[in-house]
This record gives sequence, structure tokens and C-alpha cells, in this order.
Amino acid sequence: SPKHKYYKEINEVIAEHIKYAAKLDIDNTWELIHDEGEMKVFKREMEEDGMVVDPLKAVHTVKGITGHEVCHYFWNPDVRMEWEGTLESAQVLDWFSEDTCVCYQIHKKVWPTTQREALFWTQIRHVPNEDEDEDGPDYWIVCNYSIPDHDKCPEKTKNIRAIMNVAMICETVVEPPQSDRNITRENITCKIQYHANVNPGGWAPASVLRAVYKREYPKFLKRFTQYVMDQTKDKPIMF
Ligand SMILES: O=S(=O)(CCO)c1ccc(-c2ccc(C3CCCC3)c([C@H]3C[C@H]3c3ccccn3)c2)cc1
Repeated sequence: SPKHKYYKEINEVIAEHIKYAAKLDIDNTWELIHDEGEMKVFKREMEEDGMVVDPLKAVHTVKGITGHEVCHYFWNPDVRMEWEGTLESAQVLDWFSEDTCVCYQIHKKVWPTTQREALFWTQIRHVPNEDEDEDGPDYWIVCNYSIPDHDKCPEKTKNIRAIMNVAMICETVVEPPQSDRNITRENITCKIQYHANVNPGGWAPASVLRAVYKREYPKFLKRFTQYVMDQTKDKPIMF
């Protein structure tokens, strides 16, 4: 299809997340806010114009599912309301291609803040390892990236528009290494990196937002990964 308006931006944003994921440098500038089993959630405290815009990074390792499966269910707009507990509504406004669409969603009100909504493109992409380096990382990635407007987006709602740049980046490990033919779910593990940069789009008390993030992100990652395990356990493996 002819290149759509966001074609260039999407390639740049995805490339940036892949470059960043390959480094995975969790240095001491990241503060550990949740450590449960294989899941570790970090934040950096940052403010822009007096608003909390703390970048969030989570790493998680989940047995029995693949990176393609995690990204498929994270990306698929049809199932968003099944696992995303903090949404009041979610809808697709437009399709740029079969792996890229525009979503509009309203988050449940977080007392005492004004209710938030988000308008963003979402793309799922397989980023195979470089040909010459067959040991290089092979990623599946989903990126959700806010756009300023869309002609099908509801106007003048009472909500504040949050601005986000979110990525779910996964690698699949097969142990012991075997040919694709007889791999079972006992042999696979998914290594997840989740990066979320959410600007609340308008003032909210820093203490409230930080408490909400600390509570909601680990809950969301736990609930989402459990959802993927439940959905895939009796299905053929998506590599
Ligand atoms: O990973 S995704 O792309 C999945 C698609 O939904 C994602 C996740 C989270 C958000 C988001 C947006 C706004 C807020 C705040 C800002 C002021 C008041 C609401 C929060 C805070 C509420 C916290 C939160 C953290 C994690 C999950 C859900 N809720 C989170 C957006 C996108």
C-alpha cells in the first residue's frame, strides 16, 4: 500500500526501541520499584513542566510462551479489553496496514486525577537477527506511539489526552536447542522488556501518579503475561 503519513515515524521509533533493547543497560540511574520472581520493574524519576513523566522499564522471563505470542496478544486490538484492566473503552479508528492500526482508548478514572484517554498507532513487527550473525538477537516488538489527532477521533471529550511511547520487546529462548519440528512448550522461554514513557498530558499530583505507577505496572504485566499463558497453553506454538 502507498506509504501512509506515519510510515517514516514508525520506522524511526521502532529502530530506536530495538537499539535501546539490545543494550539493556540497567545502570544505577534506574530505581527498582518491584521485584517479584522473574519480574523486575524499574523507574527513573523525571518531570516535565512540573508533570511526572517517569520512564518505566520492566524485564520479565516467562516459561512456555514465545515472543511472537506475547507480542500478538499485546498488539491485537480485539483482545485489549480482555487483559487491560485499567481501560474503560478501546477502539480501532484506522488501519495503515495489516500489522499497523490507530487505537483510541479511554482509561478508567484514577482518583483524584482527571480521566485520561490515548490516541496512538500500534505496530507489531518481527525483527530477525542480522543474516551474517545467526547468534544475534531475534526480536518480536510491539510499539504504541501517540499521534496528535485523527479525523475519526472523538472531539472535545472531558478527558485529558495522555502522550505515550510504549514498547514490548521479546526474545524467545529454546532449550535445549532442537529443530523446530519437536519443540514443546517445556523447551521455550520468553524474555520480555517493557518500556513505557507516559506523559499524563496534564497536571496530576506527583505522589498520586507515582503510587499509581508503582501499583499498576506490575499488576498489568502479571495479568497480561498470565493471560497469554492461558490463551496459548492448548494451542500450537507461534514461533
Ligand atoms: O502498555 S500500554 O500501551 C497498553 C495499552 O493500554 C499502556 C499502559 C499504560 C498506559 C497509561 C496511560 C495513562 C496512565 C495515567 C496517567 C494519569 C492517569 C492515568 C497510566 C497510569 C494509570 C497507570 C497504569 C499503569 C499501567 C497500566 C495501566 N495504568 C497508564 C498507557 C498505555
